[in-house]
Amino acid sequence: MKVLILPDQQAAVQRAAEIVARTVIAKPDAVLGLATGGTMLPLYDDLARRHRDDGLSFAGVTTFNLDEYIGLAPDHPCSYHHYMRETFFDRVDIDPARTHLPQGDAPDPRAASLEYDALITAAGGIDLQLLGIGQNGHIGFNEPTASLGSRTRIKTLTTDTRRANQRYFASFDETPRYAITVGVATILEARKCVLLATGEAKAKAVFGMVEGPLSAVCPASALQLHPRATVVLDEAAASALELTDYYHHVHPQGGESVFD
Ligand SMILES: O=P(O)(O)OC[C@H]1O[C@](O)(CO)[C@@H](O)[C@@H]1O
Repeated sequence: MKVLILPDQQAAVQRAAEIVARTVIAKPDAVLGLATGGTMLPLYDDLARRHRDDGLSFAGVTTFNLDEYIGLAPDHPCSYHHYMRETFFDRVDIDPARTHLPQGDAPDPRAASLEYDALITAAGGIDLQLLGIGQNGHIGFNEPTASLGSRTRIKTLTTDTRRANQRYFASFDETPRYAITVGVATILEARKCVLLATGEAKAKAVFGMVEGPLSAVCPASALQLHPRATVVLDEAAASALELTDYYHHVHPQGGESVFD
């Protein structure tokens, strides 16, 4: 696991966006695994800006999002379908037919989950998987105790996650209880993973992911098994890490430490 510590949120977001941009430039028909959540908002802003100002094209790219709330139709304003259109898809030249998210309002969400997993495989697998991390260590909606061998399926959201996401809904009661999420094993099959975490609220989860034991209690720790996982942090998200000498520090004055 390569851990990059950037001086602040903006620098961390920029570095993660650079990794996505480089992947798309090197492979214009790349398959990207995409994430949602507050952390990703400035990253999609950055990518949309690179499209507008630098001509970064997503025309040949295929995308698969990690998750969607069960019960929300794609046009629901709190759905991740809506989030992705607003924050990214409608701002770049991506072909909507090549964008995929789990169908939250599928009549049979179990069957829809299996089909979604198979669709990722049929597309040739994910070249670059973008990830955020929940305060409880979840990736996608793989909540603590999620099997590290799991495939795309229905997960019950923890009260903590529902509280954290309540801000997007009218009330806690209206915050969905279930989601379809890509599984941990499906995530680990991506050829490369980039996890972005910013802010002090993520520090404990980041510690569990990077320095904690490999455990389903912190699903993000599964990235320890991935041969090409990069974790991009700002100083605040990195603040609980103890083995600081082992990481790749990017200093505000310029220059980087040699460890990575
Ligand atoms: O960036 P946030 O809003 O803290 O969310 C953290 C993670 O939780 C999720 O919302 C659940 O999938 C992810 O999309 C996100 O990466």
